[in-house]
Amino acid sequence: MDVRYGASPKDARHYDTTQLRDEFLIEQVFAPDDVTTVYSHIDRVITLGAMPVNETLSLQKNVDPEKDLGVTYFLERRELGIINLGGPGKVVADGHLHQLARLDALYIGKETREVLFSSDAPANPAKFYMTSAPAHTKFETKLITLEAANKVELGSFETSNKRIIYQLIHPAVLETCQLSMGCTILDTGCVWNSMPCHTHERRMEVYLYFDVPQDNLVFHYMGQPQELRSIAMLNEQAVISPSWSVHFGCGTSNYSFVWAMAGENRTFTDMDHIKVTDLR
Ligand SMILES: O=C[C@H](O)[C@@H](O)CC(=O)C(=O)O
Ligand SMILES: [Zn+2]
Repeated sequence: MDVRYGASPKDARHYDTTQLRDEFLIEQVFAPDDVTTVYSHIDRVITLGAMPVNETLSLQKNVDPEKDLGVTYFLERRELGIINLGGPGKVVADGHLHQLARLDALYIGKETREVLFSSDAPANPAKFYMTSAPAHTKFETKLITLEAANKVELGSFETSNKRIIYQLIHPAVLETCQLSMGCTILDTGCVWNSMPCHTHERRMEVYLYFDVPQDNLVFHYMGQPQELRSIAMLNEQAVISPSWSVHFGCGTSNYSFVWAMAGENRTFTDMDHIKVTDLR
């Protein structure tokens, strides 16, 4: 398992490009018939990607629960959020079948022993992007379709940041312990995400950029507001944002991203907003 440790902002400001990428970037989330797993010590959030093509894959494919998590199965003391970024697919949680179209989400509660993934058609494989956080209690497993998401429209064409935020795993939609998850879709010609930007010392966040057209990229900005660094990101790459870091980006085209948060609270609007002209 790929393990990332917490980083102090006092150290991170000295990182060169390679070290910045090694600490925070997840270069490959989806691999055919495999499950990628990255364990971050920041709020102990695990980021996973499952891409079943011809096989049925298990959440635990590359995890040894006893050695890696000190438990007997993955979700013994954890909850899981899933968003499907690929073709139609199935998630079977303790024998219950959930059908996920593209951009549908599934929340799986603590104490679910077995989670299996498969695609409806190998030619158009599902891509299950997932985040898991430690959980203290068991909440109901629930499918949230894109239509059922809480929708928030933000930004404008004038500032190149017109976008819709689909809050899928969010307090307005269902109960979870720590997890929030959703996706944000930028309008055609709009390139700035999460702008004006913010931090939230109370929560960490992971962004995964998707629908970045070929030969394009997103410059993801991180760091303390007066110590900005950028990471050049390709389609379907993810980046870990510590609580002290801003997280926003500018693409060479419009694109979408999944955001996932865990930490002290689930209050989406609990943000420390930063004046754009104060950034350095
Ligand atoms: O804390 C909230 C997260 O950073 C994102 O949900 C922000 C976002 O999707 C956006 O403004 O476009
Ligand atoms: Zn945020």
